Amino acid sequence: MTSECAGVAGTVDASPVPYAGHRDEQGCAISSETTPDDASGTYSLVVVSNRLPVDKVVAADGSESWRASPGGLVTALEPVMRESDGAWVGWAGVAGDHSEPFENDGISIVPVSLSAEDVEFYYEGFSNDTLWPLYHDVIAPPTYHRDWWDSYLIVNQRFADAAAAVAAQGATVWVQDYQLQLVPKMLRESRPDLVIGFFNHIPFPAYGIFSQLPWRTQIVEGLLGADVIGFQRVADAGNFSRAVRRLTGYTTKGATIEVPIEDEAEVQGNPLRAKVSRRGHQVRTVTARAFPISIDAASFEELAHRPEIQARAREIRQELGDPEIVMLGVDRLDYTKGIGHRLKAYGELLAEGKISVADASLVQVASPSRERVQTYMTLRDEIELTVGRINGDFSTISHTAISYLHQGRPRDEMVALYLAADIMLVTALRDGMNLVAKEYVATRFDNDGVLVLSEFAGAADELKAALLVNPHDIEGLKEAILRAMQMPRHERSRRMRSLRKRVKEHDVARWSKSFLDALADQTLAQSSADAAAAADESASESANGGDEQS
Ligand SMILES: O=P(O)(O)OC[C@H]1O[C@H](O[C@H]2O[C@H](CO)[C@@H](O)[C@H](O)[C@H]2O)[C@H](O)[C@@H](O)[C@@H]1O
Ligand SMILES: O=c1ccn([C@@H]2O[C@H](COP(=O)(O)OP(=O)(O)O)[C@@H](O)[C@H]2O)c(=O)[nH]1
Repeated sequence: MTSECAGVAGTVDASPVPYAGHRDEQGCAISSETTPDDASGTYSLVVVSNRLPVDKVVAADGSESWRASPGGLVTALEPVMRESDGAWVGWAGVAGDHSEPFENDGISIVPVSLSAEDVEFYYEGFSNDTLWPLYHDVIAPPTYHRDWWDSYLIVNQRFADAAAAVAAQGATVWVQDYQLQLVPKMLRESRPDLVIGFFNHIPFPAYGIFSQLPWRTQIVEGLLGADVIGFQRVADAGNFSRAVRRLTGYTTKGATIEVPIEDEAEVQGNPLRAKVSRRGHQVRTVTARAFPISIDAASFEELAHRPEIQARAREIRQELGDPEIVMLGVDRLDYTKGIGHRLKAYGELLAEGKISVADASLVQVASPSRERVQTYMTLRDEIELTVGRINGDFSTISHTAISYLHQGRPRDEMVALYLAADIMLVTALRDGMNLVAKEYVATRFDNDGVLVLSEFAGAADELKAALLVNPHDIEGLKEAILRAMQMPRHERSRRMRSLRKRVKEHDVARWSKSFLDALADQTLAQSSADAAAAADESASESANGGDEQS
């Protein structure tokens, strides 16, 4: 890859002002387009994520169109952004220059461009072949390449610059996910006036795993640039705090971390942030704790009530040959999702004659994901081989064992599938949250249906009325499937009511509010501590006769 000092500037500002912030391994400044003095954006809320809600699709004839982009991060953030008049900074999902800001469905979009090499090194490489497997408990082996890290640094700086260019003075910038862990520190260096949040959508691993990462200290320092760092599970926040203690020696107390302030400009940029620690150092406090993400439950329920979607659900069952029971899996085709374990359990139940294809048919939506990463190519081959074998061995002319769709399906169709499914199988080996589990529950206003849920998905912390399974235990998984098939109506209803209560009360609006409130509280607590200190000081000055002017 190129790591010359020129040519790595971002794409938002046409006349970039270089700022000597981060440096790459050759010691070249990775340019930043804003300085504390020229900060002049207009948005008071800026969300920064690798993915935008829409991907640009370039057809063979060169024509361009936009389509909804995959994954739960977008599902969760879209309703939040539609409710605010903030800006969403992110990548358009395809290599090339796509830097013109635009409006999409009521959301202001600020694209960040990635070259083909950025996509290969930063996105497919460091994000999805280093961090993704490492953070998902090394289910697949992570690959470590110094070129990928260099690219991660450069692209993170580009995202930080793009956010800094559109953020108003004192704005809140909310950075999302593992692809952008250096952005909080980069932003704080260029814009100390900003309030910075970070939310990690995937697990944060135990230190024994995280410590493999050659750049572990830089990652932790990058994250600590934020005022509030959010995780899906309490265990993730605990793992992060332990990593901070081991790698930096900073003091942590509960959810609070004291981060020394080294740069005086940071104090000048935002004097309210600084306080003096018990050891006499200037520090700012960072909060790191769990904020489990959710969905817009009401909108899923509203879709489920629509007559045309209910008709589609009935049609799906007919098309499947009206089996007694329809089971459903919906996942990006990712090795973290445990699709192979699910197929193995289902295949064995068929082979042992415990179920037949007329009793129970499985629909598996496996939406395409990260298709140029080798591990994903191998996974696809394995899954499709297994599906082919099970279908060959057990399907009949009237009933297909597994209806396999290697396609992303639109939201309406997802809801129809959820309504059509008697049993939802979520068997992730490791998953930040798994919004599909919550969507299934939100859709089932009839209080019917059984959720079989992996204890290794973040959703298991909240959805305790599901049938919780260890997907590595194939016998246990088979028993859970049989139990779900035989569960009496009153038990299904009792469990589903409890699940629905949780998801409806803890929806995505509550998630974003609790995170943004925590950010605001952090700033307020800091300013009131500062005001109290100022009041103490002035009281003691008055007691001592005050200064000449008072
Ligand atoms: O952007 P991609 O590389 O195509 O991947 C799609 C998204 O996958 C991941 O989603 C995570 O976020 C969900 C919402 O918090 C959560 O429920 C799920 O468990 C996570 O895997 C990834 O974290 C996103 O950055 C990707 O955009
Ligand atoms: O064909 C598909 C497959 C998935 N999804 C959506 O993609 C998201 C997946 O989020 P989840 O948290 O379950 O997993 P992720 O893919 O983010 O790891 C959910 O909102 C699904 O409804 C979709 O719209 N169409």
